Amino acid sequence: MLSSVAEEVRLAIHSDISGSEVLYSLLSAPWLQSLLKIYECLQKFRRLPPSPYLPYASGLSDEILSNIRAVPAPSPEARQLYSLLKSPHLQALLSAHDMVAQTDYEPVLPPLPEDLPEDEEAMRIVCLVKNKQPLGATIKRDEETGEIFIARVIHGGLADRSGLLHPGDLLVEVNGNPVEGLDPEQVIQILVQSQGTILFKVIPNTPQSTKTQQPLYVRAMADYCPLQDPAIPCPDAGMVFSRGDLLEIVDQTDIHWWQARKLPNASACAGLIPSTSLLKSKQRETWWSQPFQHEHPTLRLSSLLLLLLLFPAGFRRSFRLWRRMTHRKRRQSCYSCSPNTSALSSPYEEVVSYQRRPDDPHRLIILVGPSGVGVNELRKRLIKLNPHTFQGAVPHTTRPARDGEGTGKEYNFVTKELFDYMVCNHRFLEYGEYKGHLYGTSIDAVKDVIDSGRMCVIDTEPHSILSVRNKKFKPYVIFIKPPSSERLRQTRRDARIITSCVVNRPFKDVDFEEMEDAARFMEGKYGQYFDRVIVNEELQDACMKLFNTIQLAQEGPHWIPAAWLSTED
Ligand SMILES: Nc1ncnc2c1ncn2[C@@H]1O[C@H](COP(=O)(O)OP(=O)(O)OP(=O)(O)O)[C@@H](O)[C@H]1O
Repeated sequence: MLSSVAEEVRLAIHSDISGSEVLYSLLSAPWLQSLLKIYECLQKFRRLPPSPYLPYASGLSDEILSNIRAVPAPSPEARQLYSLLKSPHLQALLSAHDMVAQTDYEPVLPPLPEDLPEDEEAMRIVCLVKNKQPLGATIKRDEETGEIFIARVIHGGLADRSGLLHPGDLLVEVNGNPVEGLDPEQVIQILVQSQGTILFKVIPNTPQSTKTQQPLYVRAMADYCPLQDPAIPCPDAGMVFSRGDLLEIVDQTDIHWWQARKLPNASACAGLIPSTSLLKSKQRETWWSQPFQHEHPTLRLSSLLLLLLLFPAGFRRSFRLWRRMTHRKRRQSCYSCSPNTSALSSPYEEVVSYQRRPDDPHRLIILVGPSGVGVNELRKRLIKLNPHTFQGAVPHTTRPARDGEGTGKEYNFVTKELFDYMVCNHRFLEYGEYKGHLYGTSIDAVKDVIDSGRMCVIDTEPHSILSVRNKKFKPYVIFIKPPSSERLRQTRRDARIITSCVVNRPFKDVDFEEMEDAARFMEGKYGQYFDRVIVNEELQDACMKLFNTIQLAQEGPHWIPAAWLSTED
């Protein structure tokens, strides 16, 4: 049929007719219609492989034939059926059908000899075609017997897909080389050097009850690089991950080395990652042996101190009013009420998929980013775009109200005593002092906005995220990132920055450098909490991206910590 298509197209090319006519006649041709019908049937059977209705069709046919023979004067239909069923072609077809239905096509093996010794072990010969891909299995030596076993089979790898090698199988030969007495490294050498087909002789492990493990979904809260880990059993089988990556843990059989895949590419071959307890102990070792490096993989403590002390514009100056203070002064008076972020807390956080229902409260939207990157500008624009939907949390202050200001609008004006009381009762997300007055964003102010049915959009220092990272607020954190150095300088050519000394001056090179350093530091230290990163290059674009991201945060499915959906408090 396909050759006749080619023929028709060839004829059409040489004749003087328009392309649409050719296409029309081609599409309405009866043979094409039949071809499509066949295709659809095949597709249907691909989805639902047919199963035999009856495994003995020949027997049924014989029964019908003898019944018809027994009838003294059969009807014309019965006579026609008789001749159909009697035809050799149909009988051969029914017999073939029965053989397939009874799966009676395997060679019948002779029975095992009765005098087989009891300790005889079955040997399995496994042939794998390597094709430059890793084998997807690791081996280990039994220290007592010196025997070499398959230690683990990597999910989705070559050995796993073959279904022929299993953990615990005893290796006898590889490509005709007996492995008895060899070191695992020597066996690996044989495997590495073998290309194409590899022949294994193994004594299969006694089948154990294979309990299918439910996959566990986690967010990595730390970075891991197998090539820098001398303890990993097979560096090539290791999986590199960074804080914030979503992982599907598919195998936890080994207490030290788990198998995981990185989402969203869950069809890929799994890789080895350290278990929670192993990674924790690795972190503890690093913590003690390299005290100045644990905070951030690329920033040493000395450079971090430099960053904090020398770069006043590096961290957020929010809450907008006390941004004019020097950074050093602010650091003495700015407090976050977040729980302690221990670098040794769990390296994996279990997550579950969550889809907000229309009557659930909105998720809290948190914007973070280095000072001057445009967090406040974007937040203001967003609220202006739709003030009925988006709202900030009204801050508290001990400053007296000015003419025209009313409590609950620009600020919640409170006494120093009340402010201190709220501080003692951990009611603030963050707070600070500016020109002798205290300012703070309270957790209740955030809750008020959410309870009113609007979307609360706040900006904070990244360490404050932890104080609202709970099931009540289910925060969605957006990191506003500066673009490349070149684009940063181009886009901010006419922009003004507010510093401690000067209100509204043009950006300088040092402002950009501080912003970039602070952005790197924030991503390195808090990246695991960021749900989305938006690069603020063109303001209008960034604003639209922010708008769309927030819509998606409220409506789309997302991975959130499992604890946020648990019924326990
Ligand atoms: N994409 C952009 N292109 C040009 N100018 C921008 C862009 N984003 C922000 N700006 C300008 O940069 C300046 C600083 O922005 P903004 O006040 O929002 O910084 P911020 O991140 O809130 O920092 P801080 O907390 O220190 O105030 C503002 O004048 C703002 O209009």
